[in-house]
Amino acid sequence: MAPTPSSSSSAKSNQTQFTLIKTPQTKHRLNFHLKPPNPDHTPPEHPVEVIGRIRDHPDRKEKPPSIFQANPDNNQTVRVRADAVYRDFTLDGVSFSEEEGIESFYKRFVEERIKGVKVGEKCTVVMYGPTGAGKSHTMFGGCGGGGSGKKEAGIVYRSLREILDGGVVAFVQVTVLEVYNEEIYDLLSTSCSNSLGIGCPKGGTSKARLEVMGKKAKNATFISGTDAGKISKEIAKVEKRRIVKSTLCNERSSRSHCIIILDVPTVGGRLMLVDMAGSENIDRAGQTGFEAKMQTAKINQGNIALKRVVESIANGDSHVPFRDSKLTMLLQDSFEDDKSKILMILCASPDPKEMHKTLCTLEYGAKAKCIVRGSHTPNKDKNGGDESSSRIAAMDEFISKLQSEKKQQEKERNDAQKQLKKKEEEVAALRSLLLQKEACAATNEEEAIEEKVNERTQCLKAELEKKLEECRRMAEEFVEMERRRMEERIVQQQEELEMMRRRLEEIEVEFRRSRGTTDETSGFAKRLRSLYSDDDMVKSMDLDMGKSMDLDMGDPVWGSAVSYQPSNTISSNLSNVLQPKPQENMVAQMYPDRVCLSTVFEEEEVEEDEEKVIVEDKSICSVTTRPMPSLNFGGLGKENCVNSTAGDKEPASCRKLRIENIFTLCGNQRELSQHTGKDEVLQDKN
Ligand SMILES: Nc1ncnc2c1ncn2[C@@H]1O[C@H](COP(=O)(O)OP(=O)(O)OP(=O)(O)O)[C@@H](O)[C@H]1O
Repeated sequence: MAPTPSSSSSAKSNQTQFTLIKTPQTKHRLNFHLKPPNPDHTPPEHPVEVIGRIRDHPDRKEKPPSIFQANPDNNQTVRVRADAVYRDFTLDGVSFSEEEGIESFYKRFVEERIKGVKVGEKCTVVMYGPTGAGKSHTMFGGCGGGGSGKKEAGIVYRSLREILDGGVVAFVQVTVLEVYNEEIYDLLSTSCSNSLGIGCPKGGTSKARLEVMGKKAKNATFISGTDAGKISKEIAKVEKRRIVKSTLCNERSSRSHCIIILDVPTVGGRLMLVDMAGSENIDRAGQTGFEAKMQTAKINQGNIALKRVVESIANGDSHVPFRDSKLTMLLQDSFEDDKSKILMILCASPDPKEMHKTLCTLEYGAKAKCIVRGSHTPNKDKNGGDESSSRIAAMDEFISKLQSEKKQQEKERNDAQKQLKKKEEEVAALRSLLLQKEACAATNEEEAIEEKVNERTQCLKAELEKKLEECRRMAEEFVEMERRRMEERIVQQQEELEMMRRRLEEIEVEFRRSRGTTDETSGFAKRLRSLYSDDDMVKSMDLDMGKSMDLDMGDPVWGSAVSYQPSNTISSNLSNVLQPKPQENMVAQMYPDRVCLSTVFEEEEVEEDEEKVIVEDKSICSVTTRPMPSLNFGGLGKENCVNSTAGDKEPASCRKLRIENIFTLCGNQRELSQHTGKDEVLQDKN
């Protein structure tokens, strides 16, 4: 950044005290550089005053954040900020169009100059800046200035009114030129036949091309008059004849530099208003094709040439390249005439996308602000001093300003570093706090997980207990149900036994009848009846039942050994008892005092057994015709208990034997008949 010494106050100082000096290089060159000897070290005069005009975007709904930052304490500085970095520019004034319309801007920065023209001064107002930054808007006027929304007149029309209205001069000559493609055109050349007292050059044609003679356009058309309104209308008309083109940067971009020259012949005053074409990047302007690119390059040529002129004057070069472009040729007087002042209005956009161009524009303005009058032409004779002293003084001032700014920046940098260090410490502290918090959170998480596991375990335990309780209840229900079923079964078996007993009795009766005896008190049937009376049977069954029911249902041995299955006949039970299965044998060995009842449901066997009962009943009948002192079933290995029914010595074992005998009688007649057959043989032998 190149901050420049302020010159706003000096700019307003007396401008008529400088003398015209011709340089050795060019005899026509007007010098405005030397100032009188400076014994009291008054600041050098800067003929170029630089004002920043920051445009607004009233048409945009969402405005981008501005890169500009105004300094409330100093309206001559402006800060361009990009994130953490910034650059300060010191100009002669800064105006934000958002806050200040064209009228106010004109009054603050231009009006004074125009008043000078009215009294014979020369002034050049140059609009400089990238395309779309608002140069034409400020120069010719437009809508939306200062947020008012109404159309505002630009500097051209205000200046004209200022010169003509209420002034003693009340007469101007106006020339409107266009510099396009490094050619000068006369925009007024078609307006020859109106009533405004327009002076046309001979052979004036529509938009005539003009030659430069010296530092002026030769044969340029002019309009003269005293009516500001009429002249303004004419200017507005010809302004529209400027070459414009739509580019990516500006819908109606001026492709040419426009120069409006207002001469006040009565006092010798002159006002040049220059609306430059936008300084632009060829690629960004979206120009394609050779011709378009050439055009943009030529536009830039004018801008670049003006830049070089400013730089070389500021640097005190012996040669200033005015002839590098048509524009600078026409502006040469403005720079060299010591009565001339230049007001450079830098137009810039607050859009961050335009940052680079904005910085270039402001840098250029800052450079222009460094120009000091008379710095590059020796004039010892006239001024009695070293002509470079003022330039050196200006440079010293500039250097000291730079140094103080550097110091300020260093201080700011140190402050920023301190703040950064502090922030880093804060960040480190926060980071360690975060780590602690994370560790704490991890522990809490573990605890929470443990708590959850415990909860789940408790829950599962409760569920398990509930399930166990349910199983227990079901087991009890099952046992109860089985008990009832067994009781029913016993009742059924008792009925069957009763039936069999009756059947036996009938058989016996039949048998007796067939033998011709009627003694019911003797014989096999009687003994059976006495042996197995109802009470005894019930007792026996109860006894067996009790033992059976005492079995643990959960015991795998008893659970599998004792199985009550529905049986249609008692004979099947009996046969099973007499022929125990291996499992039952095992149980019997383990629990010798327990009775195992086992039935097998076999339809065919049952039928067979029934037949056997019928067949073998007969054999039993035939056997019982003889006295039968005892029934000894060798296969069972048991004592005949028939004779001991009266005795009560061994009731439990007797009862068991009796049951077995009954089963044997009913279910295994074959074996019985075999035994009885043997007995008969023995008796016969005896
Ligand atoms: N301060 C402002 N307030 C409102 N609108 C503006 C302002 N400045 C510029 N504009 C609008 O922006 C558009 C471009 O502005 P303008 O033509 O003045 O730019 P320029 O710098 O002359 O561009 P170029 O160099 O391409 O001619 C125009 O439509 C204009 O009305």
